[in-house]
Amino acid sequence: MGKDDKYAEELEVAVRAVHMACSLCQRVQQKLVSDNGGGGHVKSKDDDSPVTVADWSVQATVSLILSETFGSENVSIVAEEDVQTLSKADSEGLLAAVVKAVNECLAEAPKYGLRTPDGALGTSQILEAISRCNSSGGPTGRHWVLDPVDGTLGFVRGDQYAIALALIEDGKVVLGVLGCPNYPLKKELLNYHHKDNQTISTQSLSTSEAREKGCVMYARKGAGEAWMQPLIRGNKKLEWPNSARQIRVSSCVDPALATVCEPVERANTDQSFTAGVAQTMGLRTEPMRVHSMVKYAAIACGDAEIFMKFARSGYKEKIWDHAAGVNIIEEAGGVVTDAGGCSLDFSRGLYLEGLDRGIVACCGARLHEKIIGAVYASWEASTL
Ligand SMILES: Nc1ncnc2c1ncn2[C@@H]1O[C@H](COP(=O)(O)OS(=O)(=O)O)[C@@H](OP(=O)(O)O)[C@H]1O
Ligand SMILES: [Mg+2]
Ligand SMILES: [Mg+2]
Ligand SMILES: [Mg+2]
Repeated sequence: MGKDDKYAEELEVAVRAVHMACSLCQRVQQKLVSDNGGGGHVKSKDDDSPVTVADWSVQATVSLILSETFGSENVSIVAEEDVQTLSKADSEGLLAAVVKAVNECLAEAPKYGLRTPDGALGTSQILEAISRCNSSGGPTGRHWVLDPVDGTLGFVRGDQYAIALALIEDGKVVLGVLGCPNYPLKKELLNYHHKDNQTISTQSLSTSEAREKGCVMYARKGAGEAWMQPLIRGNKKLEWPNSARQIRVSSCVDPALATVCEPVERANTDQSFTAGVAQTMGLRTEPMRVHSMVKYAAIACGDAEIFMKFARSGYKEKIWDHAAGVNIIEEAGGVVTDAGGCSLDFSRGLYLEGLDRGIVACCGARLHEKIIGAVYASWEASTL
């Protein structure tokens, strides 16, 4: 394999696995939304954040595919979920739902050019696949980084969420893949509040808008390109790489015209601080509030210009919430740093250790510099 083919096999498998995960999530989300709560299959974690059948099922599926392809002894995976809640005595129904979702998903593997396991997998194999994703990453070697469902709250609300898979080698993100099953045709439909206020429900969308939503974005470090594939529907097979189209960040340099996105939940970011930054910069558009790493996707493909997240002090950002998105934005021509202008450090284990205050992602260096300046000014003012 030549230099340009580096990680070609890893990327191909990762993209296929994420397509499968998107299909799994779509099935589970449909059931959840139509059941109005999903028959108790939404659980709360210790920090009160939700976790669902989809989170565990995607983690198991991706873990199984990577192990099958590269050999489980060669695969190190850092991922969000563990089996604690699933293994509790009262979780039988939940566990059965996970086993069913994983087997249904794996049965579709040939459609994605991957192998189906011989026979259905049992509970213990699936629990084992989930628990195997217990690596803590670090500065050396290869580590896959997986957020099986990012924005689980958005997922449960029937809104935006993402499946995020990245590969880190010697502390650097070398591959990023983001599945965004509800990514809309029109960028206006990304906004959570837009949906709230103007009651754009799936039913009110035209058929083509509903049918054509969803994509997988991916990039490889140093390639200087990022790509987007539509999700596959019906019995079509995944074409590779012909159906992909190249994506590029917005060329906007004027803050007055820029759209900024941020988390939906006030608990996850300081929305008043970012409103101050936006005002300092002369931003005129309302912030677009979107669940999950779909925010990174929106910057990468030019649907928004800026993403800011300033979590409360003491909160440590996890690598799986950012790795894939950062890689895709950078290869699509954008810039991602902390509030001090330094690159994010994926080499120090589960967390983005040393992160200066918050995250600032932007479509280009000139606009990014202006934001960092505005953050600096607003920070000084807010701590006076
Ligand atoms: N307190 C707090 N502060 C900051 N960040 C937190 C916090 N709690 C959770 N998280 C992480 O945020 C992930 C979801 O981020 P979002 O940008 O999608 O947030 S939001 O739902 O739009 O508000 C979410 O990822 P998932 O758990 O994969 O959904 C969390 O990792
Ligand atoms: Mg997450
Ligand atoms: Mg998650
Ligand atoms: Mg979570």
